[in-house]
Amino acid sequence: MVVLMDPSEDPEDPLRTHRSREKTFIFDVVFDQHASQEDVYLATTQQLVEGVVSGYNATVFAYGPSGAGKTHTMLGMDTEPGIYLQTLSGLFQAIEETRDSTDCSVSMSYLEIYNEVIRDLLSPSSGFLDLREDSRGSIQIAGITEVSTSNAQEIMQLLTKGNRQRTQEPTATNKTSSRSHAVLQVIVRRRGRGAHPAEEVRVGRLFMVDLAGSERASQTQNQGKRMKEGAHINRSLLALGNCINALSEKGGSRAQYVNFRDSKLTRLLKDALGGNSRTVMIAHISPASTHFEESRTTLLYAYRAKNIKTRVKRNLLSVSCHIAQHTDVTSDLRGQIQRLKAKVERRERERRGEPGSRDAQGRASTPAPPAVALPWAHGLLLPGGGSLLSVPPLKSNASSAGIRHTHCVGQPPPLVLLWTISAPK
Ligand SMILES: Nc1ncnc2c1ncn2[C@@H]1O[C@H](COP(=O)(O)OP(=O)(O)OP(=O)(O)O)[C@@H](O)[C@H]1O
Repeated sequence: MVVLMDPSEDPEDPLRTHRSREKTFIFDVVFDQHASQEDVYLATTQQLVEGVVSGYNATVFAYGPSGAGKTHTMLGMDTEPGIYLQTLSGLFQAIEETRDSTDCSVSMSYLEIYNEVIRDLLSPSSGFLDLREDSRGSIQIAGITEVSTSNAQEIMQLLTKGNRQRTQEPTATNKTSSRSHAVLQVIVRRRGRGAHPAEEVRVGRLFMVDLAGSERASQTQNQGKRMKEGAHINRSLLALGNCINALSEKGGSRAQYVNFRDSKLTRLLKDALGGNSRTVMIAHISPASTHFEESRTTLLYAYRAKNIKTRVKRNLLSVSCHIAQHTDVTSDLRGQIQRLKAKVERRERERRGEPGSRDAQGRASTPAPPAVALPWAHGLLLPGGGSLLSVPPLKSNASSAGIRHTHCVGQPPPLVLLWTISAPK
């Protein structure tokens, strides 16, 4: 339980006793100033790990005003690592426990949304990236770098590298303020061992999001570029808040349309907020009285987010459909080989001068020649395989002419062959 007391309230004032702005909020867990990073991990994200390895989507995001401790919770410090490292360690440990029966591969990507554009933090030179919806309605980031990894330390090294590219600037409220939303995506693909064609791959996606902090321009004293960044940050967080409001009313009497398309952040978090994902929201507030308004709005959004229901389902990618495609291709190729073999055989027979030879289906491929051939055109097959063909001048409808049959007249075969071509009518 969190009790938010209004610092401007005077308990002695009898006129305001019934107009108190004091508010009580109840959450699944609340951490005070004594909670360690491990306490936060164990009570929040640890429960998501098992699901991701089993093919479910999960999201954990840090929300709250600037300077309230979001980056501290997610990234932490070397001595006190945050959610990222602890979750990744838990994930690789869970994968290790399934090693005997399954094969797992893990890949990651890291991006930031800065001023409403998406940048790949692992490959900043690749420009701005686009969000696309795939055939199953889940959001994909087109062209993002996906790096395969085999342990948590490797991901952390990539994260540190990516964080150097992340937009961070000092503001009046936080000297290392994150000016962008950072999204770490980890994908776990797990496949059972064995060559059964109906085998399935389980694909679990884990998003870990460190949001930029909501801010009041007056408090941050931002101007120029910082102010523009602040406006973009607030706009996307407002869109997030609107989605949370609309989703929390869903199914209720005040149900509203949920506009995910209002910002890149809400489009990216669409599944996390109202779709196929198990989601944990870690809201941050400052105990400072000067932060009363921010704390109030943060607690309100977090409280409403509790009402949101997501519908999780395991992501199964059927390998059998790929195998079916391969089987089709293989049988096509087999048929083609058969036809080519028959053709080669036929040619061989023809070369040896075996008239009336039959193809693989038993059809007569070279009908027996007439007793007396009346050649209209003739050619000479050379020993090297080439041929010389002499054709009398053709009439205009010569295209209807075609090779009818071939027969050997010379001695010794197969050096000389006479080609008989029907004359154009
Ligand atoms: N629980 C905590 N224990 C110790 N230090 C903390 C804690 N929470 C935050 N801090 C410190 O407070 C400062 C601000 O925190 P942090 O940068 O995490 O805030 P933030 O919410 O990410 O801010 P912004 O939105 O501006 O990026 C940092 O120096 C951080 O180390």
